[in-house]
Amino acid sequence: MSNRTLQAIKFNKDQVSLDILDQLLLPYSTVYIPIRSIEDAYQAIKLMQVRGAPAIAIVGAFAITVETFGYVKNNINGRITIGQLTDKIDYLVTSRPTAVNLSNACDDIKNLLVLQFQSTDKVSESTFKSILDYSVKLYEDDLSNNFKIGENGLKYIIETLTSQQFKGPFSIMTICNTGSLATSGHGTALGIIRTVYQKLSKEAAEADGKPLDFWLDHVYPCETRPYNQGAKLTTYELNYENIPFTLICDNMVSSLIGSLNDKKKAIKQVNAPIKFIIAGADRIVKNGDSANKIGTYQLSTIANYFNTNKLNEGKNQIKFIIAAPRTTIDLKTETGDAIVIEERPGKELTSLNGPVLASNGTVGDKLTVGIATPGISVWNPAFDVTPHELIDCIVTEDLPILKDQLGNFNLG
Ligand SMILES: CSC[C@@H](O)[C@@H](O)C(=O)COP(=O)(O)O
Repeated sequence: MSNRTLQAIKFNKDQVSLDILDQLLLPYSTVYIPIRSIEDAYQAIKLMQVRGAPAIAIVGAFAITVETFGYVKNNINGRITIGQLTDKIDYLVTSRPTAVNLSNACDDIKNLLVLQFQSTDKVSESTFKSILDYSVKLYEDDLSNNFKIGENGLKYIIETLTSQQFKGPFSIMTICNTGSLATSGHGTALGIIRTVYQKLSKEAAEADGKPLDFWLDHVYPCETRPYNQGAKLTTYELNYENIPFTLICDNMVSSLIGSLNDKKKAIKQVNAPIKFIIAGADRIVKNGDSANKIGTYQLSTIANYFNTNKLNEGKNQIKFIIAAPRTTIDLKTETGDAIVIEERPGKELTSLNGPVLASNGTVGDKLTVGIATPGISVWNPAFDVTPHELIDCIVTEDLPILKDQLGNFNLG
């Protein structure tokens, strides 16, 4: 595996060029593909060569920048109207409907176009410059906000474990991929895991020379069927960062939590109970209901079941955390019922895609393998909505947000 990298998006400001890491080929091959237009971005987002709510918004914004630059460079800007560019932006938003980040970014850019429209109805060089500045800021803000999310998540975890008087090693479970590959870098849910591991692990304690009351021992990424972002991308990131982890299938969650809670049944000689399940979000609406990768709702119900059920005997409470930047918050939508859930082609469920792997580790041609009866009925929603009642904390760049005494999140 050569040229390993966690940089999903490469934007060259001087040349105004955009390349994205083709995430369909990870973790086996590291290949960047150029995005030269809004149409290229539409296709790459729809095919999921780039995915993750913040990353698709950033790629969308940079693609609009690149396309507008093309008009200026080829001297056709004066012939392209603001209305034509707006139509292309509206088309881009339809590539994937659930994540609000892309439509938020496109709305912001359209607002810049409305301002331009007051002086001319044609795309101008200053149109390009204002879109460029916006997109670069979107990227840079996302990166710095991810680090703040990491710190805020760490704070919440320390406060929670301290108030529970918890001692010893603990584990965190996560789903999908919410790391550097899904963002401008560091990540949201996986960003918290990174920050926690950097500051609250045995290794960190040894480097610091200070003993810890509790420490992150292990991470359990769920495979995340049907697209396997957990198996392919999150393991790639955890491996890259040397964070100890064990991959599990989505249907092993309850069994794993139960086994780790039962001190007699250590998993691989480690007995570090799951204390936190941390997921990202594609859209968090006003009441806190959160859309995220299909399977997230299931994790939240399992966490809550273990918390309220005798199985846990009141010990090892599992907090369910949603981590996301404020660009993922949609205050215009009141409840999760109104969130449009993208449905993906059934073939993503009925077949597996990947390269042929030789026993010596050589990566061969891509292959599609059928794993279901041909021609059957398939339901393949890409996301589900976790009701706010099942979420303990929403970690943003501003604060870890907790529910008030009435059980409501105040996200405004
Ligand atoms: C920081 S990424 C947050 C979410 O976008 C992530 O959890 C997720 O659900 C991604 O889904 P995907 O279908 O891979 O785009």
